[in-house]
Amino acid sequence: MPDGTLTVAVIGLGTMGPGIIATLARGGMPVRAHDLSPAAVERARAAVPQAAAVLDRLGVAPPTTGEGAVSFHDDLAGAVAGAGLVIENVPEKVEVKAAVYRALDPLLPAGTIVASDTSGIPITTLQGFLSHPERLVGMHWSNPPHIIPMIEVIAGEKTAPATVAFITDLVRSLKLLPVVVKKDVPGFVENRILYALLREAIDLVDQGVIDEEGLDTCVSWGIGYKLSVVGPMRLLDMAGLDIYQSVAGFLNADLSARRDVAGYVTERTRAGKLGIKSGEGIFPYTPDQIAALQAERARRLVAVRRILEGRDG
Ligand SMILES: NC(=O)C1=CN([C@@H]2O[C@H](COP(=O)(O)OP(=O)(O)OC[C@H]3O[C@@H](n4cnc5c(N)ncnc54)[C@H](O)[C@@H]3O)[C@@H](O)[C@H]2O)C=CC1
Ligand SMILES: Cc1ncc(C(=O)O)c(C(=O)O)c1O
Repeated sequence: MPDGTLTVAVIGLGTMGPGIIATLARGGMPVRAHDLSPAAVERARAAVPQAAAVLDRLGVAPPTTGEGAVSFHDDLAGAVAGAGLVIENVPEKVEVKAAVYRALDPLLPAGTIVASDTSGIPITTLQGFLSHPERLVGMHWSNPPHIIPMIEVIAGEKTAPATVAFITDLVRSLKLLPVVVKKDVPGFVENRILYALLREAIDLVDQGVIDEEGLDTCVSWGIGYKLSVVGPMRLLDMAGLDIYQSVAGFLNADLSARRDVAGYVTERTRAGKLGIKSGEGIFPYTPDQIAALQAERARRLVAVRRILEGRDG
């Protein structure tokens, strides 16, 4: 059972690392952070306190023992020394994660749990790279991880039930919402749903049915707004299953079923247009616009979460 004395190592400090570190430290845990890239470490040193400031606005208080200390380590061995939990947050490429697990394997103290924040690589695949696969579990946070309260917990074929319980207890101790995924399918649950939506969204823009601005307005103020209050299963009940039966009867066959990644995305990634991390993706961004977009996203998510939790409004 995790408690405030659990030390956590976070490996990979890109988009996800800093918010995860701030959340764990606010929960009272000492956090030891490591990234191969000195530039990523420097960005994380600035981003962790920014995420902590958002936790203040969310009203997340540390335990009576106080906030955990955050330390940065140049080497993997230094980062995992004394850790009871290692959270792996490196890029979504099997070969990159495999190299990290092979390097971690001889360094792990007996009993240390390893959690992967993979977006959808089956945990069973990753278990092949560790000599104690029973201690590896999926812990899939959502971006921005210090604000989105739901965390998927995924067992691979060899994950011990005690490992799943350790992570679900930890998530609950942070007053967040663990969702245990019952089968280790690619993409788990959240990203199977998100990527079904994204495939259709990209296809609609690519076909000229709607432009990018219109697509974002339609989804954010239509289904996005609604789904934050009523999940898909209850939404079906409120719309009427007979309506779904009729519409799905002609619509499902017309929806995008493409199996590859659309050229709309591939052409941009090949050109280095990766989104805010490279200054341009679907839209171009100046540094000021990136800062404003991130601040506005945090402001709105905090406001909505407080209302949905019944704390404001
Ligand atoms: N970006 C997102 O919205 C989300 C991403 N994820 C998942 O979380 C993981 C990390 O994603 P991001 O933070 O977006 O990636 P990122 O590319 O922003 O950051 C990854 C970091 O890992 C570092 N790294 C690479 N190899 C390393 C190694 N051998 N040792 C230590 N550090 C190393 C890189 O220097 C980089 O700073 C991925 O598996 C991703 O699929 C999960 C939820 C949301
Ligand atoms: C595009 C995209 N892909 C993966 C994820 C994830 O949850 O792993 C996210 C996210 O928002 O968290 C995402 O936006």
